[in-house]
Amino acid sequence: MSPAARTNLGILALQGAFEEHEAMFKRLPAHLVDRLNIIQVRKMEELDTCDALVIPGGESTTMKIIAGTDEFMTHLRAYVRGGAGADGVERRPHPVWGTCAGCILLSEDVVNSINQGDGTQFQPAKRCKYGDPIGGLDVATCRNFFGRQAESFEAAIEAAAPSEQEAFDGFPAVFIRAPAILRTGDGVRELARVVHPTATGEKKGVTVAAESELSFTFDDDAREPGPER
Ligand SMILES: NC(=O)CC[C@H](N)C(=O)O
Repeated sequence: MSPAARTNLGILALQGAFEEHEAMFKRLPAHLVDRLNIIQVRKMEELDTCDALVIPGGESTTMKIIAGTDEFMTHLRAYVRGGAGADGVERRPHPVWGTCAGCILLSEDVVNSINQGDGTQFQPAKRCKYGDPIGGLDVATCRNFFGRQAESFEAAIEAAAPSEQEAFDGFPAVFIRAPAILRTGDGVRELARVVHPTATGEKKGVTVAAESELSFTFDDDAREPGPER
């Protein structure tokens, strides 16, 4: 296939699991890998060349700080929401997929941990002091919802609708300081949920999709290569 016929798939490479995401994309069947030109994105000019972008897991605050040191954050917003690129050309919103920290960055509304403390006292939701996320996906998320690093867990997720069963039912998802989706807006479809293994059994949204955005709160790249599913 000629390079021009390929999709330029950007992976935001400021911090986090960008190498792991690239490795997972390269494990796709050959006829799909052949259609991709994977680009690690660190600069605005690289972003302009991408047909779609993946924002990996990692640390959303760190990514915001790095992107905020110059105009890159502004361009990321324009890329996701629609607007002018580094070359000044106006473009429509691009398809984006956020994983974990990427999901946080794509959320319109983000709060820091709301379940701090021993659970006996109400803690007002705190916001990150390092600025707003990229946004674009009409959901509210809570960072570190399931606890600290040591409280990371793996659980089989459940499809939120019969149409999603094949893709998501029973998928063994890894949650590492993962966020939860607290609210979804109009136009955002919930695809899958998880029951936290040690909590009250309450189900939390973990995968959502909107017109051009897809978001997972778990780390889809964190599993050892295993059998294809
Ligand atoms: N695995 C992850 O991406 C963790 C996300 C991290 N808790 C954050 O706030 O960005």
